[in-house]
Amino acid sequence: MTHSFEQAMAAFRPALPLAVALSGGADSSALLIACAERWPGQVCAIHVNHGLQQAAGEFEAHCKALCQRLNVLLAVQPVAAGAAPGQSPEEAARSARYKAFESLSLDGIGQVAIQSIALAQHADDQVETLLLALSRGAGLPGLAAMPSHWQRAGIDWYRPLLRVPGRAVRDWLRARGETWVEDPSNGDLRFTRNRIRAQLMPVLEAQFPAFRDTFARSSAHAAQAQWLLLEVAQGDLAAVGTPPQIRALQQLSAARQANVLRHWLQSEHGCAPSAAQLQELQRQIAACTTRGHRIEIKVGGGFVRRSNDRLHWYNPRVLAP
Ligand SMILES: Nc1ncnc2c1ncn2[C@@H]1O[C@H](COP(=O)(O)OP(=O)(O)OP(=O)(O)O)[C@@H](O)[C@H]1O
Repeated sequence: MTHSFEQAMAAFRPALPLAVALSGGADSSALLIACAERWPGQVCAIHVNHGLQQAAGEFEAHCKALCQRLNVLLAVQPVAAGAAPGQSPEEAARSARYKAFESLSLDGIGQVAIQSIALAQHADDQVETLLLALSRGAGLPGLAAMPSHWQRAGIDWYRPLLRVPGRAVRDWLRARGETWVEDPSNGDLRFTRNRIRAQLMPVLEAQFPAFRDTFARSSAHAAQAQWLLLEVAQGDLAAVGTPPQIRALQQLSAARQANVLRHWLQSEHGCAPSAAQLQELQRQIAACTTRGHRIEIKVGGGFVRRSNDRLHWYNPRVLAP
C-alpha cells in the first residue's frame, strides 16, 4: 500500500537527535519541515554543495533560509568530487555526499551528537531504482532496491518516504504554501533515470495503476531473500575461514560456494565479482586437485590466487614497491 505523507511521518520513529539530508529540493524540504515540527530542538540538517550546477548557490540559499525559519541547525559542506575511472559525475557526487554525511554526523553538528540521518527518497525513486537495476540485469541486491533503514558506522540511516508517491510529497508542500528549488537537470532526457520518470512511469501507471505497491512488494521479497543469503554466507565464511580454505570451499554446493565467494570478496576486499568471474573461479577451484595446482583470476582491480591451501586476493597496486 502506498502511504500518504502524513501516514509515513506518523510511522517514522527515528533515533534522536536526527539529521535530515537537505538538498533543497521538494522531498527533503518536506521531510525537514515535518521532522522539525515533530521533534523541535532535536533535528539538524546537512546540505552538501557539490558546486556542480549553476543552481548550486540557489539550493544552498534555500536550505539556509528554510533552516533559519524552522530554527534548525544547518551544516553546509562544500564537496569537490573527482570521478574515479568508470564512475559517472553523478555517482562520484553521490559517493562524496554519503562520505560527507557520515563524517559530519560522526563529528556532530554544532554541539549535537547525531544518532540518525534521514534521506528523502520516495516511492517513485524506489521504482526508478528497481527499473534501472532490472535494465542492468541486477541480482538480488539490486532488485531489493533501496532499504528503508540500515545501520552504518554507529548511525541509523532512514528513508521514511519510500512508500509515499512523489506527487503526494509535493501536494503536501503546496497545501502549506511551501517552496523548494527545482533541479533543472531533472528534465534532462539524456539521463536514463529522467527518461524512466518522464516516459516509462506514465505508461506503467496506465497499465498497472498499483505498480508502485506491487513493485515495492517485489523489492521487499528480494530484500528478505538477500538477508537470508547474507546469513548463509556469513555462516559459510566462518566455516571456510578467512582467507578461505580451498578444501573447505570444495565441500560446499556450487550455489553456496558462489554465495560465500561473493560475500568474501565484497566484505573483505570491497570488490563485486561478475557472474562470469565467479563461474571461472569456481571452475578453477573444482579443478584444483593437486598441491601445485595454480588458481588465478582477475577480480576488481586485483587477483584471486592460490597460496598454499587458501585463496587470497591481491591488489597489485598495494603490493608494488
Ligand atoms: N546536495 C545534497 N545535500 C544534502 N542531501 C542531499 C543532497 N542531494 C541529495 N540529498 C539527499 O539524498 C536524497 C536523494 O537524493 P536525490 O538526488 O535522489 O533526490 P533529490 O531529487 O535531490 O531529492 P529532493 O527532492 O529532496 O531534493 C534527497 O532526498 C536528500 O535527502
